[in-house]
Amino acid sequence: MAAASGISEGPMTDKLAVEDLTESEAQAELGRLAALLAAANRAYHTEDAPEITDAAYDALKARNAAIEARFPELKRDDSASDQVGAAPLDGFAKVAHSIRMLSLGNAFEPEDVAEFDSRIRRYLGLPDDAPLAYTAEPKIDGLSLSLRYVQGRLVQAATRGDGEVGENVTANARTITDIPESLTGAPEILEVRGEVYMSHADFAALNARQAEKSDKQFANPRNAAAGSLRQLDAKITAARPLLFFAYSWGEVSAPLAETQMGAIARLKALGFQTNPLTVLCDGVEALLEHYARIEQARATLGYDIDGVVYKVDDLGLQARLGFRSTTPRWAIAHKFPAELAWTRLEAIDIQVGRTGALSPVARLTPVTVGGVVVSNATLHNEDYIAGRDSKGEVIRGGKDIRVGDWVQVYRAGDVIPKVADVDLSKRAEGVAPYVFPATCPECGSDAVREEGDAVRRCVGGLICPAQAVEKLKHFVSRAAFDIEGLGAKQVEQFYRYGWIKEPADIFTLQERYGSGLQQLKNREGWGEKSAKNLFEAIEEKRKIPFGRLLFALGIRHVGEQASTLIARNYGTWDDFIAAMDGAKDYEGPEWERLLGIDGVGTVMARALVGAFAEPHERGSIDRLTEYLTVQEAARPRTDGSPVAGKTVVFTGSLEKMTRAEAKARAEGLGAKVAGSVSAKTDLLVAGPGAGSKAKKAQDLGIETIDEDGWLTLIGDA
Ligand SMILES: NC(=O)c1ccc[n+]([C@@H]2O[C@H](COP(=O)([O-])OP(=O)(O)OC[C@H]3O[C@@H](n4cnc5c(N)ncnc54)[C@H](O)[C@@H]3O)[C@@H](O)[C@H]2O)c1
Ligand SMILES: [Zn+2]
Repeated sequence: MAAASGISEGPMTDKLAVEDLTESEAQAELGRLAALLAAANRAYHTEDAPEITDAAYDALKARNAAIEARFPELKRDDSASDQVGAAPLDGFAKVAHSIRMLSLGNAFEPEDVAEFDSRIRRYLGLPDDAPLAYTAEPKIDGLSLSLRYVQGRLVQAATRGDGEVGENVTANARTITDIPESLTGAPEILEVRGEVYMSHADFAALNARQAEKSDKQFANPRNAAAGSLRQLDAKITAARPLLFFAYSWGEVSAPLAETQMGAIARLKALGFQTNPLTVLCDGVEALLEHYARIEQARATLGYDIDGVVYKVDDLGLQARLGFRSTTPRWAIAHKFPAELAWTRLEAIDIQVGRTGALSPVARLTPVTVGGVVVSNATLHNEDYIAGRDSKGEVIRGGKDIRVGDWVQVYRAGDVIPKVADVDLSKRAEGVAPYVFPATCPECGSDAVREEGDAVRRCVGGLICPAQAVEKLKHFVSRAAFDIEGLGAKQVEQFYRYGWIKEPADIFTLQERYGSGLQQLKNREGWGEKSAKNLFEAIEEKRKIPFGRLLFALGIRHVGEQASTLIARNYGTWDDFIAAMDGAKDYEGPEWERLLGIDGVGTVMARALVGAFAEPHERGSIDRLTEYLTVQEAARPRTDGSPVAGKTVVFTGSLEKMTRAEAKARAEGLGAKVAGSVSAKTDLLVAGPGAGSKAKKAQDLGIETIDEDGWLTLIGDA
């Protein structure tokens, strides 16, 4: 439910613990990490279109650093540990920074902040009780920019680039209203540094405009800001609402002040925007307090921040502390946890699924969590909203969730964002508890909860438009009928017109509306050509494999894999239908046969038999199959197969086949293919790069062979 972003969780690998790596493994992995990090840096800094999440990137970088720490002699010359950003984009003139633009060290836990303070004291030889002041301010999530003023006039603006050389974006910077063209009372030479960023509201409006033009969408405000500033045509930048906060400086011909606070005040007096949440703190405890305050305020700021930056206030001490290869010693970024953020719950919507389940969805004030803008999150079910889990146990200390509450959103990896917590101290007075609907919001039928079921379901069945549409969408989905030109959007459209009410209607669409191609032509988005293509694509799918058809029916609990298994077991559709009829009383030999299929449990079997026994559902299925030629499923060739009934795991990279091919072939031979090694595994097929799975198989004494060994075994060599 996260906004479409196309950002993945990054490369998944079998990961050996760093301490288990041999030297040659470490060297190979450093090479692999260098390539991955370089690609991620290019995508993120140069293209402004990250391909992996920040958390995935940080994990790769941390692993790289950990391996380097264990094998310092293996550290590469091009190590990401020594790099800032990425080289400037060709097309921009290059600007060499007179003073390098750096990155910041990171802190995640309070202990890291305490350690930062002690490190500085040790370096300066300051006792623990000597006063040492720091500034604390939000870490703006945008991109840094260096503005060079000579005699009070803006002469050059440059991005950070790789820290040494940036891109000349002067014309673009001049279009930003927060950036003054001229300054009065400034030193002869002054380089002001700060962050270009975009507000949430402007970001949403920009993406909406981009969508209207079918143009590229930005994953988050940071990417939008970077992509907007780094335009070869400054007119485009001018049309993008960018903002700027000043927080630092480069070359100056005369000192701005004696302290960080003083320098920021000076920049403000010169006409720059500085962040109002910048404060002076007398120690670690005060820093952490301000961190908590900023974290609370985060969702109300209207722009993205990803942490709080702490800096030694005394500029004399800053100068003594100096820099490491890519970061100053006198500053650190205390990052917010990448998976969590607080925001407001604006409304609770109820969605009705294919099986009638009523799912509550949280509509949120948009907030960026781990680089992805989240405006919807799941609330699971009514118990979850009330503060209980599926077993009736109290969760969140029993706190219920109400519309208008401040809630914490959790998003990690590919999981659907969820509302994890609620802040009762911010609940407005007199807000009533949320009442979960007892009727279906789509069709008005009763929504009932069966004993032991956490989910409330609409009993409307096919008269419920939501269920009918969801069923149709499932029917045409990729793993089901996959009809080109007939996706979720078109199905909704046709359902609205009343042209398609159930799957069978798809196959009479041409008959009913074919001569009236015109009818389609006049409808939004349809022309004669696209209608013709659609009818051809439908025609193609009249022949359908048994397994796909079964999956497409969208029977509860019957997924893709189970459908394939069942199809293989019965072979032909007619035999299967006869078997379903034979099992309709949930007893007898056909019922036993169904339950005997490995991978089919009682719950699934009941749902399956029940669907074919229910007159409406069965009518709809029979009407559909009249138009189809159902292809027989290949029964597994288990006679004489050396792997029939065996559980096989594939790991590492395969060279002669894809994972999917390997799996299909193994299953065709009657093997069961599992994703992880366990005591039940009979055979591990390990290609190069096999990691923990190979180790585990060895520990468990499981037979392990390589790809060639596998091909020989099954007679494909
Ligand atoms: N997803 C990816 O593929 C990918 C790739 C590369 C980097 N990244 C992400 O980028 C970040 C690393 O980039 P980085 O080197 O720019 O470090 P950084 O963003 O963690 O910190 C340094 C930057 O913070 C900025 N900043 C904002 N407010 C500031 C303030 N008040 N004072 C001082 N500086 C302030 C400055 O621009 C500075 O350059 C990480 O979060 C990483 O996850 C992601
Ligand atoms: Zn309904």
